[in-house]
Amino acid sequence: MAETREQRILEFVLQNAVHGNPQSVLDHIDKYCREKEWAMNVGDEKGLILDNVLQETNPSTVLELGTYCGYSAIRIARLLKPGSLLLTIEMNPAHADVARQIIEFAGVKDKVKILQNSTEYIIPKLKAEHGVEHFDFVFIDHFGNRYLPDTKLLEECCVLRKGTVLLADNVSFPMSADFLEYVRTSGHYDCTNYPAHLEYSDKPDAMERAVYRG
Ligand SMILES: Oc1cc(-c2ccc(F)cc2)cc2cccnc12
Ligand SMILES: [Mg+2]
Repeated sequence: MAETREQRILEFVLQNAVHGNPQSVLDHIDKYCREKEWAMNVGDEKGLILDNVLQETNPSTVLELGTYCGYSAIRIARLLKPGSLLLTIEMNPAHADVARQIIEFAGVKDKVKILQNSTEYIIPKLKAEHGVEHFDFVFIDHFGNRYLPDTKLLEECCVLRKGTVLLADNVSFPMSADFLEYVRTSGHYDCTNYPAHLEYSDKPDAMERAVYRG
Protein backbone atom coordinates (compact mmCIF):
# COMPACT_ATOMS: atom_id res chain seq x y z
CA MET A 1 0.00 0.00 0.00
CA ALA A 2 1.42 3.42 -1.02
CA GLU A 3 2.60 5.58 1.87
CA THR A 4 0.53 8.74 1.42
CA ARG A 5 -3.14 9.37 0.61
CA GLU A 6 -2.04 11.31 -2.49
CA GLN A 7 0.06 8.35 -3.70
CA ARG A 8 -2.91 6.02 -3.10
CA ILE A 9 -5.11 8.32 -5.21
CA LEU A 10 -2.47 8.27 -7.97
CA GLU A 11 -2.25 4.47 -7.79
CA PHE A 12 -6.04 4.11 -8.02
CA VAL A 13 -6.14 6.38 -11.07
CA LEU A 14 -3.25 4.64 -12.84
CA GLN A 15 -4.79 1.22 -12.24
CA ASN A 16 -8.44 2.03 -13.01
CA ALA A 17 -8.93 5.17 -15.11
CA VAL A 18 -8.73 5.32 -18.92
CA HIS A 19 -5.34 6.70 -20.03
CA GLY A 20 -5.69 10.00 -21.98
CA ASN A 21 -9.31 10.49 -20.86
CA PRO A 22 -9.58 13.49 -18.49
CA GLN A 23 -13.20 12.77 -17.51
CA SER A 24 -12.32 9.18 -16.60
CA VAL A 25 -9.50 10.47 -14.36
CA LEU A 26 -11.83 12.99 -12.67
CA ASP A 27 -14.51 10.31 -12.16
CA HIS A 28 -12.01 7.90 -10.61
CA ILE A 29 -10.54 10.51 -8.24
CA ASP A 30 -14.09 11.38 -7.14
CA LYS A 31 -14.94 7.67 -6.71
CA TYR A 32 -11.84 7.01 -4.59
CA CYS A 33 -12.30 10.11 -2.41
CA ARG A 34 -16.02 9.46 -1.89
CA GLU A 35 -15.71 5.73 -1.19
CA LYS A 36 -12.24 5.21 0.30
CA GLU A 37 -10.40 8.32 1.58
CA TRP A 38 -11.64 11.92 1.68
CA ALA A 39 -9.26 14.41 0.06
CA MET A 40 -9.41 18.15 -0.61
CA ASN A 41 -10.10 18.10 -4.37
CA VAL A 42 -12.71 20.67 -5.43
CA GLY A 43 -14.88 17.62 -6.26
CA ASP A 44 -17.79 17.01 -8.63
CA GLU A 45 -20.44 19.39 -7.23
CA LYS A 46 -18.20 22.48 -6.96
CA GLY A 47 -16.33 21.22 -10.04
CA LEU A 48 -19.49 21.84 -12.08
CA ILE A 49 -19.58 25.46 -10.82
CA LEU A 50 -15.91 25.78 -11.84
CA ASP A 51 -16.74 24.32 -15.29
CA ASN A 52 -19.64 26.75 -15.82
CA VAL A 53 -17.83 29.90 -14.66
CA LEU A 54 -14.78 28.88 -16.73
CA GLN A 55 -16.84 28.26 -19.89
CA GLU A 56 -18.64 31.61 -19.50
CA THR A 57 -15.16 33.23 -19.37
CA ASN A 58 -13.57 31.18 -22.20
CA PRO A 59 -10.04 32.10 -21.01
CA SER A 60 -6.73 31.81 -22.88
CA THR A 61 -4.54 32.28 -19.79
CA VAL A 62 -5.43 30.73 -16.45
CA LEU A 63 -3.66 30.76 -13.07
CA GLU A 64 -4.42 28.28 -10.30
CA LEU A 65 -3.27 28.75 -6.72
CA GLY A 66 -3.10 25.28 -5.13
CA THR A 67 -2.61 22.28 -7.45
CA TYR A 68 -2.82 19.49 -4.83
CA CYS A 69 -3.28 16.26 -6.88
CA GLY A 70 -4.16 18.05 -10.10
CA TYR A 71 -7.94 17.41 -10.06
CA SER A 72 -8.98 21.02 -10.77
CA ALA A 73 -6.07 21.50 -13.16
CA ILE A 74 -7.47 18.62 -15.23
CA ARG A 75 -11.02 20.05 -14.91
CA ILE A 76 -9.77 23.38 -16.23
CA ALA A 77 -7.37 22.07 -18.90
CA ARG A 78 -10.00 19.75 -20.45
CA LEU A 79 -12.15 22.82 -21.23
CA LEU A 80 -9.39 25.14 -22.55
CA LYS A 81 -9.37 26.06 -26.26
CA PRO A 82 -6.24 25.18 -28.33
CA GLY A 83 -3.26 27.43 -27.59
CA SER A 84 -4.44 28.20 -24.04
CA LEU A 85 -2.29 27.65 -20.94
CA LEU A 86 -2.90 26.93 -17.27
CA LEU A 87 -0.14 27.84 -14.81
CA THR A 88 -0.71 26.11 -11.48
CA ILE A 89 1.28 26.84 -8.32
CA GLU A 90 1.86 24.14 -5.69
CA MET A 91 4.14 24.69 -2.69
CA ASN A 92 4.23 21.01 -1.56
CA PRO A 93 6.76 19.05 -3.67
CA ALA A 94 5.16 15.65 -2.96
CA HIS A 95 1.75 16.94 -4.07
CA ALA A 96 3.29 18.54 -7.17
CA ASP A 97 4.91 15.22 -8.07
CA VAL A 98 1.61 13.32 -7.81
CA ALA A 99 -0.19 16.07 -9.75
CA ARG A 100 2.40 15.93 -12.53
CA GLN A 101 1.79 12.18 -12.99
CA ILE A 102 -2.00 12.42 -12.85
CA ILE A 103 -2.09 15.36 -15.27
CA GLU A 104 0.18 13.48 -17.68
CA PHE A 105 -1.97 10.31 -17.41
CA ALA A 106 -5.09 12.40 -18.16
CA GLY A 107 -3.47 13.61 -21.40
CA VAL A 108 -3.58 17.36 -20.69
CA LYS A 109 0.06 18.06 -19.82
CA ASP A 110 0.56 20.26 -22.92
CA LYS A 111 -1.92 22.79 -21.51
CA VAL A 112 -0.62 22.75 -17.92
CA LYS A 113 2.57 24.08 -16.35
CA ILE A 114 3.11 23.22 -12.68
CA LEU A 115 5.24 25.74 -10.75
CA GLN A 116 6.44 24.15 -7.52
CA ASN A 117 7.09 26.88 -4.96
CA SER A 118 5.15 29.26 -2.71
CA THR A 119 2.68 31.70 -4.29
CA GLU A 120 4.41 34.68 -2.72
CA TYR A 121 7.70 33.58 -4.34
CA ILE A 122 6.26 32.86 -7.80
CA ILE A 123 3.61 35.55 -8.38
CA PRO A 124 6.18 38.40 -8.55
CA LYS A 125 8.11 36.39 -11.17
CA LEU A 126 5.21 35.51 -13.48
CA LYS A 127 5.75 38.37 -15.95
CA ALA A 128 9.57 38.28 -16.12
CA GLU A 129 10.16 34.52 -15.89
CA HIS A 130 6.97 32.94 -17.24
CA GLY A 131 6.07 35.29 -20.06
CA VAL A 132 2.74 36.25 -18.54
CA GLU A 133 1.04 39.48 -19.67
CA HIS A 134 -2.31 39.09 -17.88
CA PHE A 135 -4.57 36.26 -16.68
CA ASP A 136 -8.14 35.92 -17.93
CA PHE A 137 -9.08 33.57 -15.07
CA VAL A 138 -7.66 32.74 -11.62
CA PHE A 139 -8.83 29.74 -9.56
CA ILE A 140 -7.95 30.24 -5.88
CA ASP A 141 -7.88 26.99 -3.93
CA HIS A 142 -4.89 26.96 -1.63
CA PHE A 143 -4.96 27.95 2.06
CA GLY A 144 -7.59 30.48 3.07
CA ASN A 145 -5.21 32.70 4.99
CA ARG A 146 -3.28 33.31 1.72
CA TYR A 147 -6.35 34.26 -0.38
CA LEU A 148 -6.25 37.99 0.47
CA PRO A 149 -2.48 38.58 0.47
CA ASP A 150 -2.12 36.72 -2.84
CA THR A 151 -5.05 38.61 -4.42
CA LYS A 152 -3.39 41.90 -3.45
CA LEU A 153 -0.07 40.57 -4.79
CA LEU A 154 -1.74 39.72 -8.13
CA GLU A 155 -3.02 43.32 -8.29
CA GLU A 156 0.36 44.80 -7.38
CA CYS A 157 2.18 42.62 -9.93
CA CYS A 158 -0.25 43.82 -12.63
CA VAL A 159 -1.22 40.34 -13.85
CA LEU A 160 -4.95 41.09 -13.61
CA ARG A 161 -6.82 43.08 -16.27
CA LYS A 162 -10.29 44.66 -16.37
CA GLY A 163 -12.63 41.65 -16.51
CA THR A 164 -10.25 39.04 -15.07
CA VAL A 165 -12.40 36.48 -13.23
CA LEU A 166 -11.24 35.23 -9.83
CA LEU A 167 -13.04 32.11 -8.58
CA ALA A 168 -12.30 31.08 -4.99
CA ASP A 169 -13.10 27.74 -3.38
CA ASN A 170 -14.03 27.24 0.31
CA VAL A 171 -15.25 30.78 1.04
CA SER A 172 -17.63 29.42 3.68
CA PHE A 173 -14.67 28.87 5.99
CA PRO A 174 -13.49 31.63 8.37
CA MET A 175 -9.90 31.52 7.03
CA SER A 176 -10.94 33.38 3.88
CA ALA A 177 -13.26 35.92 5.58
CA ASP A 178 -10.82 38.80 5.04
CA PHE A 179 -10.63 37.93 1.32
CA LEU A 180 -14.45 37.95 1.01
CA GLU A 181 -14.68 41.26 2.87
CA TYR A 182 -12.08 42.80 0.55
CA VAL A 183 -13.49 41.66 -2.80
CA ARG A 184 -17.04 42.56 -1.73
CA THR A 185 -16.28 46.05 -0.31
CA SER A 186 -13.09 47.37 -1.99
CA GLY A 187 -14.94 48.63 -5.07
CA HIS A 188 -12.47 46.80 -7.35
CA TYR A 189 -14.58 43.66 -7.89
CA ASP A 190 -18.10 42.58 -8.84
CA CYS A 191 -18.91 39.49 -6.75
CA THR A 192 -21.25 36.49 -6.99
CA ASN A 193 -21.59 33.77 -4.34
CA TYR A 194 -22.28 30.13 -5.28
CA PRO A 195 -23.54 28.07 -2.31
CA ALA A 196 -22.55 24.39 -2.50
CA HIS A 197 -21.20 21.63 -0.23
CA LEU A 198 -17.76 20.61 0.92
CA GLU A 199 -16.36 18.03 -1.50
CA TYR A 200 -17.62 14.46 -0.87
CA SER A 201 -19.68 15.71 2.11
CA ASP A 202 -23.01 17.27 3.06
CA LYS A 203 -21.33 20.08 5.02
CA PRO A 204 -22.11 23.54 3.58
CA ASP A 205 -19.45 25.32 1.54
CA ALA A 206 -19.42 27.99 -1.19
CA MET A 207 -17.43 29.49 -4.03
CA GLU A 208 -17.10 33.21 -4.82
CA ARG A 209 -16.65 34.75 -8.24
CA ALA A 210 -14.98 38.15 -8.16
CA VAL A 211 -14.60 40.01 -11.47
CA TYR A 212 -11.77 42.57 -11.38
CA ARG A 213 -12.80 46.07 -12.44
CA GLY A 214 -9.30 47.58 -12.29
O1 LIG B 1 -11.46 22.30 -0.45
C1 LIG B 1 -10.70 22.29 0.70
C2 LIG B 1 -11.19 21.74 1.88
C3 LIG B 1 -10.39 21.74 3.03
C4 LIG B 1 -10.93 21.16 4.26
C5 LIG B 1 -10.16 20.29 5.04
C6 LIG B 1 -10.68 19.74 6.20
C7 LIG B 1 -11.99 20.04 6.58
F1 LIG B 1 -12.50 19.49 7.70
C8 LIG B 1 -12.76 20.90 5.82
C9 LIG B 1 -12.22 21.47 4.67
C10 LIG B 1 -9.10 22.26 2.99
C11 LIG B 1 -8.59 22.81 1.80
C12 LIG B 1 -7.29 23.33 1.70
C13 LIG B 1 -6.85 23.86 0.49
C14 LIG B 1 -7.71 23.86 -0.59
N1 LIG B 1 -8.97 23.36 -0.52
C15 LIG B 1 -9.41 22.83 0.64
MG1 LIG C 1 -10.68 23.68 -1.88
